[in-house]
Amino acid sequence: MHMESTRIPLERCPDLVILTDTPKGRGVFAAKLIPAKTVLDACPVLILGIEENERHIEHTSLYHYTYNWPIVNEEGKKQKAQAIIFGLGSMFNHSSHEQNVVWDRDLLRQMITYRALRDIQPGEELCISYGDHLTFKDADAPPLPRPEDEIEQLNRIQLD
Ligand SMILES: C[S@@+](CC[C@H](N)C(=O)[O-])C[C@H]1O[C@@H](n2cnc3c(N)ncnc32)[C@H](O)[C@@H]1O
Repeated sequence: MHMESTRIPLERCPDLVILTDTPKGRGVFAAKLIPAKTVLDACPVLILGIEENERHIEHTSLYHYTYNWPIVNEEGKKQKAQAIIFGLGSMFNHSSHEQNVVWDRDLLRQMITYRALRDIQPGEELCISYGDHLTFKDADAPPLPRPEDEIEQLNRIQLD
């Protein structure tokens, strides 16, 4: 029997570079102005087995490149698996405040497409949000106040 294959169009913005020595390791940066809504990359995905992930991948550096991926198991129960993203999706760093990239999962075709959330200026880093539970120290986080500054601030509070 002949199975009809699905054709998945690919698209990558050519105006991107990787910089290798940023405070976040390697990162993706704009080489030119990238207008809002530009498709940055369309990436195929490899969904990992839940047990495969727990027994193996979670104990490797590859785990820090995985995304959550919702699946429905053989009993019809919804579960959270992990997926490896092939392409630039694995290279976008996290920013809490300067997120300028959004992504859409295509669960059926096992793809993720990344788009510019707004105009991105030349030289700007392209960042997604990893959510609230980071497994590393956020290089974008504002520095903690020095203890002497905290005391100075407390001294200035007026209690009426
Ligand atoms: C998906 S990788 C991104 C690419 C990575 N920078 C590299 O050089 O291969 C995720 C890793 O990048 C680093 N990273 C991403 N966002 C960061 C941030 N805001 N601050 C510090 N490190 C970050 C962390 O080491 C994290 O585990």
